[in-house]
Parts: sequence; structure tokens; C-alpha cells
Amino acid sequence: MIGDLHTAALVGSDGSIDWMCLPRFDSPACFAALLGDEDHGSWRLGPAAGGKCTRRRYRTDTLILETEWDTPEGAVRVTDAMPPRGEAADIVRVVEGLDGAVRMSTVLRLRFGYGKVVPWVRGHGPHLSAIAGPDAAWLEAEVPLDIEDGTASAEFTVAAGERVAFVLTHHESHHDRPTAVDAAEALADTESFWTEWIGDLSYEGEWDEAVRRSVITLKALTYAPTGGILAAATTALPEELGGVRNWDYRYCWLRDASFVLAAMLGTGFRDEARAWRHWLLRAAAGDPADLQIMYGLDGRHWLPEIEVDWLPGYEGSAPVRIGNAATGQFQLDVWGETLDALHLARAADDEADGDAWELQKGLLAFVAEHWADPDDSLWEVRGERRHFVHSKVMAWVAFDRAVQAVERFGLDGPVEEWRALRDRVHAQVCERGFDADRGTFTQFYGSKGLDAALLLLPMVGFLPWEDPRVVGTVEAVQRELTHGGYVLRYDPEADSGVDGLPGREGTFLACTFWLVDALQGIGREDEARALFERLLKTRNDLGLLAEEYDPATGRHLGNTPQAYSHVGLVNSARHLSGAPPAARPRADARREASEGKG
Ligand SMILES: OC[C@H]1O[C@H](O[C@H]2O[C@H](CO)[C@@H](O)[C@H](O)[C@H]2O)[C@H](O)[C@@H](O)[C@@H]1O
Repeated sequence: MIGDLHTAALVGSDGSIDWMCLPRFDSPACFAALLGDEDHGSWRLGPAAGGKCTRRRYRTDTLILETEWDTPEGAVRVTDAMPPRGEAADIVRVVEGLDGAVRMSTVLRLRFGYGKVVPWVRGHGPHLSAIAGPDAAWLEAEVPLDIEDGTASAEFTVAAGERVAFVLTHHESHHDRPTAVDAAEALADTESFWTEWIGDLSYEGEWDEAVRRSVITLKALTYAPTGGILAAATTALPEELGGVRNWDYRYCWLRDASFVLAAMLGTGFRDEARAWRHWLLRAAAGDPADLQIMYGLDGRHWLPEIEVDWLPGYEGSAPVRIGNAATGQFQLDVWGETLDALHLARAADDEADGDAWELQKGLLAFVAEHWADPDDSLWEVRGERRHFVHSKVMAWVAFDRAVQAVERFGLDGPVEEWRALRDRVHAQVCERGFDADRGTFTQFYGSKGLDAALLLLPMVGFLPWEDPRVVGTVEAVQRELTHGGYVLRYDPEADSGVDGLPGREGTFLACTFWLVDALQGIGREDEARALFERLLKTRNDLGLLAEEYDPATGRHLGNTPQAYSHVGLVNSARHLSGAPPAARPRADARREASEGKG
């Protein structure tokens, strides 16, 4: 991935950019080969003989990608970057001869509108323009280009020490052509931006390189103009190859963003936390009953889900979806996660209240009225609504953080009512959500299934780590919900199918990081470390993680790179390096546990 905090592009190991939406992450793609073939839009730049690179890496602590090929003719490097956004979006690609003289080729197929629209492509001396509908792009190339059927291509030779630069600039078609950036200056600006940004990192634990790459990836998934945080940079990468579990993640989930915020605050990035809080206050303004579980990058509410029939999908995994119908779901956990994130922000930042507290009181009134309703859960199931245990626990979190806001921070509110609600939810979960015969909490009240989200119960302070019900749950998840040593979110076949979808899916990387934290929390540190090391090996060659992983094939599944997974990596590294594995549980929960009460 390269990106400019407005959008991102995915570059293959063959030097082809196969995914890119312009001008924003959630705009229609102009390169959609990832979900079809090269005719759905791609830009290849590499040796004319083709093939995968010999090696690639990010230039230290930046999003500047260096891809190198060793060939029989010599060696060559392509450096790709998107400089900080100025007048327009730019992609800079610089070919550099390292050894010998290598024959190179480039083929640019711009296909706007998710691969459907072939633009008019015209040459203008040393550059070309491509225009269709609202989109226009200009390519500055230092080699002559052939143009045929909307495709621009060139073959050229680079000898050691020579450089050939390409700059692609996008703008709305009704605007004049923006000033093209200078490739060398743009690379220098990109390097300065990232190097300065990472300077705020306060992490001093083990696995420093992996943590640095993960926080850079999280930053790259933020939309700078609004502070919104995306779940992932792609749509429709399948959770099962050939299956239908293909969703659009180019939006801001309150849950995912709350997790990112906690990881960012834990590693010293307060500006991002503040920007996200402002985004949240704008997005959630209005009636608290209308709070959505997700919004667009700018806080927009309407994200209708449609299926794109001209894209065959990644390795034939159809449908390709744009938009996300989960927008309209009731996921009770989101209120708890949002209130927890604002609670964390309050503890870290003096400016965190004001309007934010008024919003929180409104959210609490809603939870007080609806915590006993069945919901769609954090897994956004498309089956029947249930009384999901994790959702109820997050309602407990909502009231717990409200009580703490009054007790610790002196804010105003009906604290007695919140205390009473907190106790009622706690008692109900312990009575109806725990299966004493199996010694574990269950996915929903009365369920025979398990849920990896139950690993979070001690993390949020619902019960202490040493409580036998926590230990039993961690052990049950490890025993029954793992595949090849990695954790599934839940068993889609338990309870006659909970998610309403056909097929199965890969193991969920965020949940596997939660198991690392849980093993450490219950005192099995060696196992936690071994699992963490194994998880690090699932990163791709650039340190990136998708949403899911198939241990049988060693392949990533689901959208990529995914914020959830990188949050998991950062948090587990912090915990294993000595940060407490959770906000410490309430003293009274500890006491109740030791007295054997619910
Ligand atoms: O499994 C069905 C659901 O899958 C997606 O949701 C998942 O991704 C979200 C974004 O990272 C995450 O917040 C959620 O916990 C995950 O289950 C998809 O977005 C849903 O539409 C779909 O129903």
C-alpha cells in the first residue's frame, strides 16, 4: 500500500497497481484489476520480461515503496509513493537502474467507475490526458508513450545510474489541469512527512519494527481532511475464496475506529485521537437514537449496499459489493465502544469534554432504554437478532464508564441510575450468558456456540483475569474456536447457523491477537509470546495484515490492509512488553469474584 491520507493504492509484487480509488478512499476505483483483470484498470511498471520482484521494502518508516528485480540483464528498482496531498492526487513512480541495463515496460490502463469506463486518452507531447465523466488524469512521462484503445504503453531501457520518472495526477474533469509535481521533490516531501510523523511514537517495547509499520499503516488508513478512520483500504476481498462474504470496508466503523484510537493513544499519537473525536462529534450529532454503527469518511449517513455485476471478484469471489448494509443494523456494543473510547480520550486529554459529554449522556439514555433488546452483534450477523453476550457486556461498559466519569472526573449525571443499571446488566450476563456445565460464557443467551469476542470480557474490566469463568472461557475459545492455531470469530454452523450466510471463512487475525492478550492475562505468558511470534509470521513481506488468514494455505483473506488486525498487533506487543493487558478491573468486580458472586 502507498497512500496520501486521502486515498491509497495497492501495488503488486509484479509492479502493477491493481487497486486505487480517486480522489478518496471511497470514490470509484480507477484501477480495479484486483477484483477482475487488468482490463478493469491497472498500471504496470517493471521489467519487460515480466515476473515478480526479487525483493521489496518500505523506505524506513515511510510509505515509500521500493520494488527491486534482479534480472539476467541487470538490476532495477521502482520507487512508488503518493506525496502529501496538495492541489491534486499524485502517484510518483521512479525507475532507477542499479546494475547492467534492463529493458522495462509500462502499461497504463485507466478505467474509471470501478473498471467500467474507458476514458478518452490523448497524447500532448511529453504527457497524456485521460478524461471520462467527472474524472481526469494526466501522466507526465520521461519516455515516449504509445496510445491505443484507451491504453498507454512504453518500452525503454534503464542503465545503471539512470532514472526515469512518471507522475500521474488526478483531478475533477471540469477543473484545469493541476500543476504537476516534480518527482524527486515529491519523494523528498513524502519521506519528510512520514519521518516527522513517526517522531511522535512513544513505543519503547519489543518488536519495535513491527509496531512502527503497524502504526504507519493505521495512520495511512485515516482520512486527513475529517479525521475519519477506515476499517480497510479495499472492498470485496473475500473472507472465503470463491464465496459470498465480500464486504466494503472503506468506511468508518465506530467500533473499529475506537480500537484504533486506543492503540494510537497507547503509542503517543494524540492528534489523531483528537481529530477522530471531532469527527465523531460531527458524525453522531443529532438524536442519539439515530447513532449508526458506521459512517462515511466525512460522516455521511447513507452508504447503500449495491452489487457491481461487471466485476467478477477476486479469484471469482462474487458479488463485489459497494456500500454496506450493516449501516442499518442495531449493534449494541457500539455504544459501549464509543463511550469507552471517549473515556480513554478524557483520561488522556484535557480538552476531551464539553459537547462530547452532552453527546455521551444522550447515548447513555439510549442504552438505558435498549440494553435489553436483541441485536446484530459486533460481527454484524445477517441472521436473527439475539441477546449476544459481548453486546450486553459492552452495555455494562457504557454504564461503567459513565459512573467513572462522575466519580473520577466530576462530570454531572444520574450516577445512581447508572450504577444500578451497571449492576443489573452484570448480574443478567452472569446468569444468562454463562454455561456452568461447560464452564464458559456463550455466544448469546442459551447458545451452544462460542464467540472470540468473549476474550474481551476481562480486557474491558467486566471480570478479573483470575475469575474461573474468565479462565474457563479463554480455555474454551482456545480449545473449540481455533483452526490451525488461529482463532475463528465464531463457528458459523453452531446453533444451526448464526450469521445467515452460506459458507465459512478464514481465521480472524484481530481475534487471534485477543487470544495472545488473554493467554497473557491468565498467566500463560510463554504461550502468549509463541502465538504472537506466529502471528508476526503471517504478515506479508511488507509487514501488512489483512482481516483474516487461512492457516491451511498460508494466504490472507478479507480486506487489506485491515485496521483491526494492526490494532491487535500494536496492543499485543504493548501488553507483552509490559503495558497492563487491560484497563484494570473494578475493585468491586474483583471482590465479587473472590466471593463467588455474579
Ligand atoms: O460477517 C458479516 C459482516 O462482515 C463485515 O463486518 C466485519 O467487518 C467490520 C469492519 O471491520 C467489523 O466492524 C465487524 O466486526 C466485522 O464483522 C461486514 O462489514 C458486514 O457488512 C457483514 O455483515
